[in-house]
Amino acid sequence: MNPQSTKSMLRALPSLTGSAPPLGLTGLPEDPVELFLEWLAAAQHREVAEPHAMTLSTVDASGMPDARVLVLKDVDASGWAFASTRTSAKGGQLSACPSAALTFWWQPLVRSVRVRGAVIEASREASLADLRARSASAQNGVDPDDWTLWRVLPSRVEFWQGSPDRQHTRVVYVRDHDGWRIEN
Ligand SMILES: Cc1cc2nc3c(=O)[nH]c(=O)nc-3n(C[C@H](O)[C@H](O)[C@H](O)COP(=O)(O)O)c2cc1C
Repeated sequence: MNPQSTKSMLRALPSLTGSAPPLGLTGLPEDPVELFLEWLAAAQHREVAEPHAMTLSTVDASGMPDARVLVLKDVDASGWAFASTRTSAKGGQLSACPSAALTFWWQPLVRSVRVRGAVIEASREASLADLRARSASAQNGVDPDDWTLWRVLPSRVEFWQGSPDRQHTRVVYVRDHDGWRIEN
């Protein structure tokens, strides 16, 4: 395929073809965790495949970004949790620069969520509990001392819902000293 036909092919591909649920901008929850759980439930209800898959973006010590797909392990007041090995590339990047961004894309609902914040390592007990909860084959060959659960403590959470007329809706939660502030 020559570059021109690739460009034409890409331009002809439809985007934002899902069907967005109604989204009221009044009465939004004060806490983004609550809205995230509502959107996750809606994605499950619409049978989005693997709605807990997310892109984890990190930067290395020189500021070079990196990103990969992980599964979300938990979400609550203590943050968005994910797990991997400390000796992985992401583990090295998180130890050099303990901040990250998470991106979810739920195509059938035309919804995306972005989470940014500092990253903290969970307790050794919590990391081990996560490892033990994995299937036997997923535990196989993993050094328990290497397996690590991290949490993103969000400072900004963006909820984005696309619209065919390009009048997209964006709800942004920003954390300041008084708690969460919503920007539309
Ligand atoms: C759907 C999906 C889920 C994944 N979940 C995880 C996960 O929870 N933890 C993990 O370490 N890698 C997971 N991976 C593999 C990562 O994408 C990545 O290849 C691996 O962690 C190495 O990344 P790194 O070299 O940047 O550290 C998953 C991959 C896919 C496609």
